[in-house]
Amino acid sequence: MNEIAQSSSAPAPLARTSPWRRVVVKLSGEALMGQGGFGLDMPTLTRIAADLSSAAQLGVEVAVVVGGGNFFRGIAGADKGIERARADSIGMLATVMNALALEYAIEKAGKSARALSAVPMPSLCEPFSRQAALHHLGKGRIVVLAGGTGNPFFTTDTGAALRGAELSCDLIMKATQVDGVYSDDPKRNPAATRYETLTHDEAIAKNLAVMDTAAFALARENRIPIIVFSIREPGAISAALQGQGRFSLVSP
Ligand SMILES: Nc1ncnc2c1ncn2[C@@H]1O[C@H](COP(=O)(O)OP(=O)(O)OP(=O)(O)O)[C@@H](O)[C@H]1O
Ligand SMILES: O=c1ccn([C@@H]2O[C@H](COP(=O)(O)O)[C@@H](O)[C@H]2O)c(=O)[nH]1
Repeated sequence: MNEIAQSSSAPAPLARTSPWRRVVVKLSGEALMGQGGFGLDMPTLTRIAADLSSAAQLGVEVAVVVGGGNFFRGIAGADKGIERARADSIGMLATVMNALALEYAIEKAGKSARALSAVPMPSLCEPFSRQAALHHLGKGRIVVLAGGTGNPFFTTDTGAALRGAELSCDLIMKATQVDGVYSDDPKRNPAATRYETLTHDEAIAKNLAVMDTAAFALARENRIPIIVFSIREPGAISAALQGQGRFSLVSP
């Protein structure tokens, strides 16, 4: 039983219809920009917020680590001549914008949510701490985690693996633009083939770049499985939580 389930102030848990108890969803920033190519697309944000809300209704505790690629990536800033550490600071701020928007959209969908930032900015949202995140999860709130790891030279994929381990999540859900892990980037190589299942070791050894190596390694070390699926399909998160829809499973 987890720390929260033992707490006397925790609400009675919903009857769980998913095998997973607590998950971390890595939501790509690009997933929030819809067809627009930049920033936030409100219908897309609303659809994803509704899906997260339905996922939590399955009785699963849901933490979301949100990316920033719809606004800014540090590596692109560095390519334009901004010092990498500074460019990554800008990237982390991009994830905070997404987290604030997502928190708002989830609450609008009728589910309680809290944004917590690894980069403290207390006038905008709570700073991240493990205790605060577990507290909110135990109250049945969706926790939206901003700022990745809070350090430059990392990504939000690694942030998701880190929070997954720290919050004792039993699954990492990589919600992205493609429907699984492929032998090569399917956007660049149409001949790439899709894996139904693979191990963390294979993903690392074959350099399968759907997530970065640090994220795969952290998940492997902590024996946390990862499912990779397309967030473009409505209801994809709830479906994947119930073992439905199309996804690749990365497991030890
Ligand atoms: N072997 C592979 N299998 C599947 N996808 C791959 C692979 N190699 C590279 N990719 C690419 O990785 C992308 C997944 O990364 P994603 O778009 O989620 O970016 P991110 O950096 O995590 O998020 P953000 O959009 O916030 O920057 C896919 O859209 C796909 O094009
Ligand atoms: O731990 C982290 C996480 C992210 N960043 C910076 O933010 C951007 C956006 O994150 P994505 O994972 O690319 O969506 C990233 O490119 C980094 O610049 C960071 O510095 N540290």
